[in-house]
Amino acid sequence: MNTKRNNILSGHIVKRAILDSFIKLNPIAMLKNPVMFVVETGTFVVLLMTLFPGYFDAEDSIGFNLAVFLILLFTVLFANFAEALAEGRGKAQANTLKQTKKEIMANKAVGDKVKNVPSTELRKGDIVIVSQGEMIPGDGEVIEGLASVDESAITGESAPIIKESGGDFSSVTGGTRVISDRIHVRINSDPGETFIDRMIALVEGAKRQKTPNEIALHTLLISLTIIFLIVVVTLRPIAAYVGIDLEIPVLIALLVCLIPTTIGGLLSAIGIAGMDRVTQFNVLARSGKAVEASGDINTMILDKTGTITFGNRMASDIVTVGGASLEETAAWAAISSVKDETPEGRSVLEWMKQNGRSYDTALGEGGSLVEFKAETRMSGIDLKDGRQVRKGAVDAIRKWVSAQGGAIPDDLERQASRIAFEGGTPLAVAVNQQIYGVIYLKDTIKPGMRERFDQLRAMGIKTIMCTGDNPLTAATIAREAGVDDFIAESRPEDKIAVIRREQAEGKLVAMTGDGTNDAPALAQADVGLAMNSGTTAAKEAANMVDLDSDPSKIIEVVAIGKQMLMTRGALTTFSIANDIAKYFAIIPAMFMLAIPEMDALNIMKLGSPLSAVLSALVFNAVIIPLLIPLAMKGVAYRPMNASRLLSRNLLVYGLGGVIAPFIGIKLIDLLVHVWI
Ligand SMILES: Nc1ncnc2c1ncn2[C@@H]1O[C@H](COP(=O)(O)OP(=O)(O)OP(=O)(O)O)[C@@H](O)[C@H]1O
Ligand SMILES: [K+]
Ligand SMILES: [Mg+2]
Repeated sequence: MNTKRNNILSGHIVKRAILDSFIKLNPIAMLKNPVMFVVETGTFVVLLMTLFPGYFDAEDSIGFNLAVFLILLFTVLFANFAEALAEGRGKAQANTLKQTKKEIMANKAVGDKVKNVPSTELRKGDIVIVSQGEMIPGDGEVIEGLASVDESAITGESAPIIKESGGDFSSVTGGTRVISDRIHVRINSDPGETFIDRMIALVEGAKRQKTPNEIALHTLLISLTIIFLIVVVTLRPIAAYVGIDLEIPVLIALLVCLIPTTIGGLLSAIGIAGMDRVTQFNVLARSGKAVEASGDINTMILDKTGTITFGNRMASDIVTVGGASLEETAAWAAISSVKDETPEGRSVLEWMKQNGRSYDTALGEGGSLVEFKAETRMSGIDLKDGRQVRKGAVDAIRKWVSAQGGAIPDDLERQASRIAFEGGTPLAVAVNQQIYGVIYLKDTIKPGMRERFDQLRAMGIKTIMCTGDNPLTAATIAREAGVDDFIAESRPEDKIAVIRREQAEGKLVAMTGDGTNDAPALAQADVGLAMNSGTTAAKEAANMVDLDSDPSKIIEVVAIGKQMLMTRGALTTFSIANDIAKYFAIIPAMFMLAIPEMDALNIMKLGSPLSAVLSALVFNAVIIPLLIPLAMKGVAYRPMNASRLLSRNLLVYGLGGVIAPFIGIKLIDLLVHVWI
């Protein structure tokens, strides 16, 4: 999806939203927004009274009733417009996506032949062959080969990405293009269930479900509406009892002013815009619930390599231990890496080249690879002659060597600690029972990490770095980056344990990951952000996917979630405060209409009772479109703790909400009073 979507409020979207505002008047659709449904019902009643005044004994007030009808109609239209506008961007985006979904011809492998079939005929499990220049016909996993793929159609990022079989970079997305080489892909989604399909459904908001917080707020709004409905309905007989005749349109105006129309009109726009803001960050959220949960996060689990650091850990030095020669130590380091395809492994060979060192390549090539695993924290090669060559985390190698009865060189600890103290990762190199030396892997902390963690702390979020690395390295990086806590030598299952522990304390937990072994933890976390470059398993388990595959983006996602919750809170406060203030305009006016002597109640010194009612109603209507930009953009967000935030918001939006109507209604009254 193209990130360049700044033409948000293009004329086209606005036009479409205006049209939709009328379509949304359909009362059945309106039922999902009870506050506005009440307003619409009132509008209809006043319309009847305007059209058939004789029937209602309302000939004298046709003009006034017509004005009330129009203002009420606009109140509903404005609310519809807010929602339609928020939906508009998603719809426009969905159209663009649909265009990328053109039918593609696929080379399907059938036995040892290749058949040309349209992509719509592909099913889960089919194997397709995609060559240079061709589009990948469906979502799947590379099972053979390596290719660079242009994913700009979905990520907006033009730099090609290497996709290869096995490991964490094997998943491909339909609609992206192979720009070099050739891959075999096993399709893993049926038509209509692809990534692009899901993305379209998502941005269209077709399946938008109310989030838990939204539901709670809805209940509150409905309760307030019912209470005010009862108040207003009982007001008439009570007034009649003391001889005051309250007009129905005035009572409807009162009701509409009292019920929370501002937030009722903007609520769904806030939710949609929040989702949209996440999408603009190139993050796909499975549901609004996920976005909202990210706003309530208390704990964030981050891994070190690739999230806090750049993750391109490079061999920068090799030191010897136990009196081994540098010659042989470097050679064994290289041999252990000949078949290790991880960046760490490749960097060892690169170091050899740059330092002009050679080793017995054939010896390594002849052996069989012992792949790096997060569980063993080692990698290496089993040579044909039976010797086992390993490199890996120092404690893992130490255990491995001890288990074979080997001795641990005295200077191993010192060398490893020195590297770890500097924030580097020491990898010990061993052959059978002998440890030869240590590889110094250097990694750099991403710039600005400390500021980000400071912000998170200010938001009241605890950060825990979980790393497979040793405690010393972990401590150094944790200190330099400014995370609150760290867990070293953690295996994948340890991450789940940390998440469960936090959740047991009633906390909401976020985490990022990309590997298949991250999948369980991603599923366990309340907010799991998977990298688009990651494995299918990780993406399926997570409730968000980052198209740019930037693990540190979880920080932004949480900020967006917080902003969405705050916007909703702020506008609710504003709306309710507002309604209270309207009391002072409309109640005195209502009684003054019946008993002119009650002029003393007119504390706002409004022109006339009728103009007071209309002014309050106009204010009530126009505040909705005036607040649309705020609802869509979100309130200005500064990280601070929850209670300070609450008091600040109460001050700004609560007090602001009380004062605004006094000024607004007074100004409108000055204008309206010219006519009546
Ligand atoms: N290619 C490799 N060969 C041998 N050992 C490795 C290799 N890559 C990493 N290690 C060792 O295994 C440990 C665990 O690696 P892993 O990638 O699981 O975690 P990590 O990258 O250190 O931490 P994080 O969880 O923050 O990504 C590393 O700290 C390192 O000591
Ligand atoms: K209102
Ligand atoms: Mg790692």
